[in-house]
Amino acid sequence: MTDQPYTTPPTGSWAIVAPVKGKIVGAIALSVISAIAAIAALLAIPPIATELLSTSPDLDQIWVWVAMSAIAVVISFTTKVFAFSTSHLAAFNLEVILRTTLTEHLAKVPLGYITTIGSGAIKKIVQDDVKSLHAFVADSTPLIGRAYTTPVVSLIAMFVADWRLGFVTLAVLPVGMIFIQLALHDYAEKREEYDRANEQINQVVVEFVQGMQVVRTFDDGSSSFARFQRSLDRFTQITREWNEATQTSGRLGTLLFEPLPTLTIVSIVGAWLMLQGTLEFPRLLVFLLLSPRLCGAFKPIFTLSYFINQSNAGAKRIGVVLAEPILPQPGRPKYPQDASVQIKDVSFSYGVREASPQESRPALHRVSIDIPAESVTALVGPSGAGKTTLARLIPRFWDVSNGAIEIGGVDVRDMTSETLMSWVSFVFQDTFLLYDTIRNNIKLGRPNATDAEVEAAAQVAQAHEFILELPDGYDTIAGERGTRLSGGQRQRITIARAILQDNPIIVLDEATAFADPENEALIQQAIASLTTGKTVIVIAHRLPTIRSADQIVVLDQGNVVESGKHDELVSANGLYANLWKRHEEAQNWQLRTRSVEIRNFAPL
Ligand SMILES: Nc1ncnc2c1ncn2[C@@H]1O[C@H](COP(=O)(O)OP(=O)(O)OP(=O)(O)O)[C@@H](O)[C@H]1O
Repeated sequence: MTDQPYTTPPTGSWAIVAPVKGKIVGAIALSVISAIAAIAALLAIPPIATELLSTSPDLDQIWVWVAMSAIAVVISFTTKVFAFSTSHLAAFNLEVILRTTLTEHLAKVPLGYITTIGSGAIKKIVQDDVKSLHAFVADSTPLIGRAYTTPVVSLIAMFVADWRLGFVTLAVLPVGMIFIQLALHDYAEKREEYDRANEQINQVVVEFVQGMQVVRTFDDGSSSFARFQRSLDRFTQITREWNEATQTSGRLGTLLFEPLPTLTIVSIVGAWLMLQGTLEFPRLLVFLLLSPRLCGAFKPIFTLSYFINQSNAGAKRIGVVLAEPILPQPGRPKYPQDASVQIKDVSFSYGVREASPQESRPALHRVSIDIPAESVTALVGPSGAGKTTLARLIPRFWDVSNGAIEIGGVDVRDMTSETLMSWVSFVFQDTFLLYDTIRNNIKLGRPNATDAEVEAAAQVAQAHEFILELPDGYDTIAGERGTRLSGGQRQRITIARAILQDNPIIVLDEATAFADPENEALIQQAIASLTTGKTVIVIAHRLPTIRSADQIVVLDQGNVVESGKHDELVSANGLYANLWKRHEEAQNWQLRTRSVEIRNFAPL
């Protein structure tokens, strides 16, 4: 019963649980044995009654039946315990296999895919959906064995004992079934509506909490609270309507699956047959003992359908992630000759999946840029021009749809990820810190760096001083739940990380906004140190910082519309000149309102 990893991306609950199918089959088989043994234990009672009611009871025979019943009880109990322990073991193993497969797969898919679906969705899949499959395997598989075996074996025993009473027993259950079907007839749609309403509440709550800062600056929070209240009302209404529509038939159905109605009818008809002299008491006893079991056996089937629905939805989402193609790795990896970057006739479209009508045009169209080693290239252009997309194609967040990106004459697709990552460093706006010490966060850039090297990098990144002021210095825990660091401080830590990495090419997404002038000055100094002597590709949001860039590439709607140096572009009177004019107007306005001028700290 060793577990097998997936050979192809799984779809559906059964395919996803396939790695532990040996254990699942084992658990089902054990629970089938347990159900049969439980019925066998009860079936030993009527012969005992026969002996006891006879004129000369055979005590030895009675003890044989008692012993057989006791053995059956022990077998039933033991196999039930083993069925559950096997299914729980399968569930734990599956959880480990799924989490490992998912994280290994996520490490190989294009980074762009991860950023597109978002960390919240990934967390839900890796945590909640895997957990729902755990519950399915741990609790449902033993149920499956029992739920289907008990009715079948009980009915066989009943029909063998007396076929007339067998039909009487069966008469009640179909009526109950009809009521249950009535209650469940639009279960799928209702459930979907219910889930949607529930999801909406979650969304609004997350939005309410995450956007609290923004929301509260516009009003006292009442408008988003009203949105929360509205989704809550909708959820309550859906639940109430669903409940009202199904409660009568649902309750009647469940009532008929209670042992009492069947037991009453079986007793009345059985007593009548006995009075007619066509039924002996021990045979009636078979029905009195087994019919409650038969009724009880149907309830797990309904619980089962809930588990199956729940795990199917999770399995589907896990299957979609596992089916995402991985980033192809080169058969014969190559190594770049120098730190130049060539963007050759590159076109790129985001997949159909993410495309909305407005996004169906290519994000980049036949873009060619030659970036010599140790030069500074700035990408500018209006919002949505394709600057971030282009910068992210260099580390293969996605692969180009057409054309090629080369580093030192080698296509990035012909390099291993390790080579690529040892040539290019990225400093993005959305700085990410692990829940770990500041030291280890910086060390991510070069795991084998010494403490002295980490501190030297932090010093160059203008981060050393504030780190020393933290409660545990370099050993202070950073990250979401760790010490609160300002945006500027977090950014300087990621710059220290890149400085430690010391890669020859730096792709930099310049911050759009700074918290305060002091932080801004420190970050600019840190960036200046990071970029000295490197090939720099900067996504520029503020034009003064790139005035002295070796080349400025102006993008608009995915096309290169202009390129050159600042002065050339200003005199060309095109889009850049326009952007510059607008910047100067804003700058004049700023000069009247701010005492510190950004230009003083321009690093490039
Ligand atoms: N993950 C994504 N999925 C689908 N479309 C995307 C995705 N990211 C960006 N786009 C689209 O690609 C185009 C280029 O976007 P991109 O973010 O590269 O522009 P940008 O110039 O960096 O803009 P900004 O200055 O606002 O950051 C836009 O139309 C955008 O809507």
